[in-house]
Amino acid sequence: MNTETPASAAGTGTVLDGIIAGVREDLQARRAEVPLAELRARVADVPLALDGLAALRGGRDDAAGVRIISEVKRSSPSKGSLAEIPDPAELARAYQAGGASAVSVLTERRRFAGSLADLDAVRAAVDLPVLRKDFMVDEYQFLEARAHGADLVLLIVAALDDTRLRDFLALTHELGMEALVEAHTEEEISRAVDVGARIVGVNVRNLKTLDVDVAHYGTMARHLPDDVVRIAESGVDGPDVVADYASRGADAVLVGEALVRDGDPAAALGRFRAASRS
Ligand SMILES: O=P(O)(O)OC[C@@H](O)[C@@H](O)c1c[nH]c2ccccc12
Repeated sequence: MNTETPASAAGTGTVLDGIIAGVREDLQARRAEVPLAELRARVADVPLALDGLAALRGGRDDAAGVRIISEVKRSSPSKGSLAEIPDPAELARAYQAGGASAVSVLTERRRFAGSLADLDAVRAAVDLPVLRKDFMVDEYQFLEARAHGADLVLLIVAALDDTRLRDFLALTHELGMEALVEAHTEEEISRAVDVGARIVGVNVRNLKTLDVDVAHYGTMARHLPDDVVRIAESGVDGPDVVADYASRGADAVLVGEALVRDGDPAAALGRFRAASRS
């Protein structure tokens, strides 16, 4: 059964809008199962979030090499199926062994084959900060993230107006979490900074068209203020791209496909960080 909501159904035709339409449908189903009040009660019983900001800050000046956020991602709109990942906990442990500074977990179902069960498995497996990677468009999803032990969440500037961006950033902090605020353009970087983002990511993949250009990080890096933690996202196919991002001032690099497809992700991580050492 094709469970995907065609982008055209969202009315504006971009890939991002199509994904968000599906996210909203799936969210309503989960909300019927676990009402917001129950989720709030669960949040009260979860250990406090780990400090994701501290884990990612400083990579640009660290002789030990740039930080790596290692991602658990089975599939993507641009590439389809990437890896089965039957045991996300085992993959997360390999990431930790390889020196990852944080683990990102896709929880979006239709295009990334992710789930909250993946988040639970990774949370139980590592004592690193864990990022819930999803299309966060409703308060309920932030409570879900915390209730399932996430320390960080993703905020996609292109998916949110300034009011919601500001409100969701405040909610993230109220819950004790930190946000990776993701931009693609200079204008989106400016919006992220204006709402007070402490961690700003530049995704070299345009989520509206799926085009990927690793040179895009270098083009955008000069627009990143010195006092934010800078993340380069996507497009890593080997150590050279990690080294390039690091040379352009990234504190951390977010890597998915190259790691989930590698038979020895811990060793791959070791090569990535070695390549970035100043
Ligand atoms: O698989 P890659 O090219 O290494 O990319 C990882 C990560 O940057 C990418 O999965 C990502 C970045 N921002 C997102 C937002 C939604 C979904 C996915 C993403």
